[in-house]
Amino acid sequence: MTAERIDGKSIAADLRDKIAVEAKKLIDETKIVPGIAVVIVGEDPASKVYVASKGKAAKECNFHSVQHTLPEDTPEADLLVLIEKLNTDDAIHGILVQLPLPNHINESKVLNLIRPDKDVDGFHPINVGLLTAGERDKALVPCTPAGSLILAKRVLGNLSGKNAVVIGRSNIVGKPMAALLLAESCTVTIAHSRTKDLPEVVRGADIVVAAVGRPQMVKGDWIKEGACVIDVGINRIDAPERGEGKTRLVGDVDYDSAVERAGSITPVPGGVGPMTIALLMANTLTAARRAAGLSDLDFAALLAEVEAA
Ligand SMILES: NC(=O)C1=CN([C@@H]2O[C@H](COP(=O)(O)OP(=O)(O)OC[C@H]3O[C@@H](n4cnc5c(N)ncnc54)[C@H](OP(=O)(O)O)[C@@H]3O)[C@@H](O)[C@H]2O)C=CC1
Ligand SMILES: Nc1nc(=O)c2c([nH]1)NC[C@@H]1CN(c3ccc(C(=O)N[C@@H](CCC(=O)O)C(=O)O)cc3)C=[N+]21
Repeated sequence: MTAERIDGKSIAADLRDKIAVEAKKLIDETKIVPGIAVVIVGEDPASKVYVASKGKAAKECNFHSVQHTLPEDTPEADLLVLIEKLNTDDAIHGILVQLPLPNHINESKVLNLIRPDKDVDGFHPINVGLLTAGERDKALVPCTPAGSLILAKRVLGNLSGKNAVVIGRSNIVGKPMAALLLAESCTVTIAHSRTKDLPEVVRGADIVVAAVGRPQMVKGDWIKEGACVIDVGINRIDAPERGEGKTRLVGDVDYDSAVERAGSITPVPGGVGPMTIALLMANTLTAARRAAGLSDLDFAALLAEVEAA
């Protein structure tokens, strides 16, 4: 079997178009312009790329967007002061602090200070709690898992009763991904670095979500025939075949072997990554609408309209 390639890049573009239209409506009707603040501490080159694409997407979506770039040696207290300021800034509905933070800054102290209703990353304990307590409708849900779920549902439809294996248990990806799949009534296994015989665990999966950070670790012969493979990994590796000193991006899945077994698979780049950015915009619009006392939009339904058109 050769897998269907799930085109996250194009689905994310459709979603951004829908968000831009909805943002325009909100602006016309309420004068509220969705506003996002992205905070980055230090000069990590990969982080700078992501932050730039977030700014670009925000513009495309008609949002107000600000970026705060702080030096690597910024004292923790200064960062906390900035967050307090953004918390009370009425023009800002979403706050994202790019991770990882430098070692001298206590990450949870920073994330826990972000007002839960502006926490568009969904990392605050209130949002984590709502998601795991089965109240995802009231939460802001982490962008990468939310985007991954949209991709899986687009190819599989109803996920009820499917065996899902999530590889990775981080707070950013693995754990919220597992919570979302559980809420869809999947039978969920969370694998990690201590898991015994990972290939055998993965062989039982109808849905595999790889969020490990190890280039091309998941091999084709681990994949059950016809499974849906969502590759969250973003790894930059050397690509001498492209010329001296060149690099390229690969996922946590060995695409070339997995594509021969899977039913559907996300590529890297062009899979989950662009969905993460689109869902960040979706969360910001949701936060702005809630601030205006409006109901949440169903972004999956908005996307289905594109598909039907
Ligand atoms: N596409 C996107 O939008 C995003 C992509 N990413 C990418 O996703 C990947 C994961 O990110 P993140 O969750 O932040 O990473 P973390 O490093 O926080 O977590 C990695 C997880 O993988 C597990 N792991 C490590 N080695 C193995 C192994 N050999 N076998 C099984 N499990 C293993 C770890 O287990 P243990 O807990 O036991 O240590 C850990 O739970 C990275 O490539 C990252 O770049 C991340 C965020 C967004
Ligand atoms: N607070 C916080 N929230 C995050 O969501 C967050 C974070 N910190 N820190 C880093 C990770 C990583 N991440 C990505 C987002 C988009 C792409 C993306 O768009 N990737 C493109 C390729 C980009 C390129 O060419 O480098 C793609 O996969 O097609 C990748 C990775 C968000 N993260």
